[in-house]
Amino acid sequence: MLENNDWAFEASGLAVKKRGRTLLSVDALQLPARKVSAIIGANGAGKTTLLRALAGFVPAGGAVRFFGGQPCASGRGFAWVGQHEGADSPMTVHDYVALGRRPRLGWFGVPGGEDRQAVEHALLTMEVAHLADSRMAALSGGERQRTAVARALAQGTPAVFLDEPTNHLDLRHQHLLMRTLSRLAHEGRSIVTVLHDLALAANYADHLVLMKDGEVLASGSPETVLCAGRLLAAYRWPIKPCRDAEGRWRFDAMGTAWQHAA
Ligand SMILES: Nc1ncnc2c1ncn2[C@@H]1O[C@H](COP(=O)(O)OP(=O)(O)OP(=O)(O)O)[C@@H](O)[C@H]1O
Repeated sequence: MLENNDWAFEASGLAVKKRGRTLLSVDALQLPARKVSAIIGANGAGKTTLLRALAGFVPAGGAVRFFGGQPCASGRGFAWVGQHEGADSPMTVHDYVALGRRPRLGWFGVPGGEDRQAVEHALLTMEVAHLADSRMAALSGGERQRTAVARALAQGTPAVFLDEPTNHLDLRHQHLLMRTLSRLAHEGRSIVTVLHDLALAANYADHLVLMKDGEVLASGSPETVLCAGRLLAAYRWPIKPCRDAEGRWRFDAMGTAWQHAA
């Protein structure tokens, strides 16, 4: 069992309502520190709403404790990678990633050697260093997505939130990103990411949160969360989870599709 101070986020009575409709209702949720947590579930299940509520980006009832205290709204406590980041930015890739250092420097601070090193390291890690002088608007979707993650890496915060970060990424970059997130967790960062790909979530995340209709259907290790019954309830589609000889998770969702096609 984890000790209390090993929770990065502890939410209680978390509720988000819009125009009388409840979008999120979470009695209690704990996400481990220094681990990768993945929020999974069907379209409209409330994954992004949960992520935004944890980060304090939407008005929500209830409370969220960040390492036992309050979430740090200044941007120094966590980095955020949303969907479609930087699409309208006139900046170059380098300057966009360097923006990640601003919360540490303040508006009038001058970047030092450590800041330049953090930016270079983030550009190399996300394989966008060769694009450093390109304009954000001129990048492909995947390149822009990797640059947005690089900015979050440069921030060097204790926690990182990511909303569907593997969108637009080819297979190689999906796996490179997930390996980077695992490494960050080993180095002491707490990662919370929304993911659609069950295999990426199950094989790389330490903790899963399965959402359905704005509620948490299950939360815990992949072994405790992933079973055919719960996946059927969450996705309204038969999905068979299994482990291969190396212990890797695989998901078979083709059974019914083939029957329909026949
Ligand atoms: N600003 C808003 N006003 C009203 N309803 C909203 C708003 N934002 C989200 N919703 C609704 O809340 C529900 C949950 O949305 P959310 O974006 O959290 O789902 P999701 O699980 O991230 O979905 P997806 O996988 O499609 O990205 C959806 O039914 C959505 O239509």
